[in-house]
Order: sequence, then C-alpha cells, then structure tokens
Amino acid sequence: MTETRPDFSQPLAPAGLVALVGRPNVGKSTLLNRLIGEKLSITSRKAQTTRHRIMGVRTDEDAQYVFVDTPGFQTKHSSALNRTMNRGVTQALQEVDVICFVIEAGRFGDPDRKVLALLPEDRPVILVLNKIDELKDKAAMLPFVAKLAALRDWAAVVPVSAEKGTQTDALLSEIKKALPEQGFLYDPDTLTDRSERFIASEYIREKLFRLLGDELPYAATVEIEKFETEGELRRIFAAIVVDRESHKPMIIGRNGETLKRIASEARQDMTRMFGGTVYLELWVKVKSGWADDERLLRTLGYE
Ligand SMILES: Nc1nc2c(ncn2[C@@H]2O[C@H](COP(=O)(O)OP(=O)(O)OP(=O)(O)O)[C@@H](O)[C@H]2O)c(=O)[nH]1
Repeated sequence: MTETRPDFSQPLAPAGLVALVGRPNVGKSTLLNRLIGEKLSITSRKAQTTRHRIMGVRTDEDAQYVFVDTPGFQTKHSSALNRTMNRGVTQALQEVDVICFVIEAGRFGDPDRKVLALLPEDRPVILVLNKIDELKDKAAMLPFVAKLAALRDWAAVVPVSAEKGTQTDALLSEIKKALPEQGFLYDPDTLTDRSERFIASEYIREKLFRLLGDELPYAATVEIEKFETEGELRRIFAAIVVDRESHKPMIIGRNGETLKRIASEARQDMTRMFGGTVYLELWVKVKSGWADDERLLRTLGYE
C-alpha cells in the first residue's frame, strides 16, 4: 500500500502570502506581472480592471512569494459588483504575511489615505512608490518620503518602476526579509492557483478595456461556456456578456472588426501562456442588469 506523506525535505525558508494593495490605477497589476515574470493579472490604462483576487507564485531557490492582487479600492459607485470588490480587499488583508502598499511616487491623496486606513497594525507593510520613471523632480521626493515615513512604522520604503522593472529586485529582497521562515507553501512549479479557464476569461476582459471606449468595459463581463483540452489543443468558447442590446454592435464593430481584434489578441496571449494551439470562438450576448444581481455574480465566479 502506498501512502502520501508531506515532503519535509524542503528546509525552512522565507515563504508566505504577499498582498499588493493600493487605490485603482497605481500599477498593482503591472507590478505583480513584473514580480512573477508572467502575464497573469490583467492590466490596462483604465481604473478598476481587477475584479478578482489573483494569485501568482514566484519560487526562487531560497524563498517563495505568493502574491495576491487585490481589487482596486472603489468608493465612487455602489453597485453589487463594487460591494463585492471592497469585501475582497478586506478579506485579502486578513490572510497575508506581508503587505505592499502601492502608491504613485510624489502623489498621496484621499483615495490612498482610505486604503492605508484599512491596513492592519500587526502586519509588516512595505511602502512602494511606483512610477518613479515619471518623476521629473527627484529632489522633491525627500520631503515627500519624510512626510509618509511619519504615517506608520513601515517595514521598508522602496521606490520602483513596475513598468521599467527598476528596483523590483530591491523590493523582492525587502519582502523576503519580512516573510516568515517556513517551508514552501506550493510546489515550486506552481504559477497560479487559477484555472486556465479563469485566465482565459481575464485575457478577454483585458482586451475589452484596451480596445473599447471608456464606459463600455465596465458594463461587460466574460463567460467561458466551454473549455476543451485535447492534447496540446485547447478549444475555448466564450461569450462577452453586456447589459443592453445597444452595447452589442459597439463590441462587434463595423464588419465584426472589433470583436475579431479582441479575439485575435486574446488568443495570442493564451497561446503564449498555455503553449500549444488555441482555438477561440467568441461572441456577444445580452443579460440585462448583470452587475446588479448578486446571485448572477456568483454564477459568473465573482464570489
Ligand atoms: N509610467 C509608468 N506607468 C506605470 C507603471 N506601472 C504601471 N503603470 C501604468 O499605470 C496604469 C495602471 O496600471 P495597472 O497595473 O492596471 O494598475 P492597478 O493598480 O492594477 O489598477 P486597478 O486594476 O484599477 O486596481 C497602466 O497604464 C500602466 O501601464 C510605472 O512604473 N511607470
């Protein structure tokens, strides 16, 4: 009879959960992608594109980082979808070992202050000043950092550029110092606990944010209706779900061009991530009021 035993051969090493928190649009998703080196979390120019907690795992020889990308902190609108997102922030913070509080270098306003107020006192928090590549006056950073230093007892303060990859190694080393010494939490080959199905829907949703106007992406979501794997081939059947009949032609575009572009770009991302060949069939369907129906949210995987 064979028995499965836990593997104790892995020596103790810094390992644990790391949350990236901050107001929308500070660059949390870009930073996560940079830190794990894979395109897992979606990024876009518009605020509030992360509706889910996404976990990415980085395993180095001497440490394991399990990243949690929390939804943007939303105060403006109060539909059921946004309530779900705010709950996500609070929940994520209660489960982590280290928190990276991300702000834009040189900018600290009310939305940042509100997120800071959510951070638990008893956890190491690293202050990450992102987008330093955009800073014109570097000397002005000194008084800015001095002011922030007084706000709480930070585990470290690290300026970075998530986009350019500047100083992200320094950030990793500060996170490592703050992580508890324990065995690895995940198999070193693990990149994410999210299914390929979920990743596929996130890639499509990202294209909506990149290729459509300002309002439309917020009124749309993505449902994967079928996901078949056959050797190296994946057949994915997905629907873009919109609120109103009038949104449909906007997503399809003239001669179907917009929809074709969304599908083609999403398929390229999937091929890069999954390997093999990806066949993607994408269409648009109408489900009115989807964002305000909590029950429907659950069936779409938001809770
Ligand atoms: N110049 C510059 N831009 C950046 C940097 N990091 C992120 N950005 C840009 O900032 C915008 C927002 O980035 P995201 O990573 O989507 O931000 P987020 O905080 O995850 O946003 P939400 O999902 O809304 O919470 C995008 O246009 C990024 O390209 C950086 O280091 N420098």
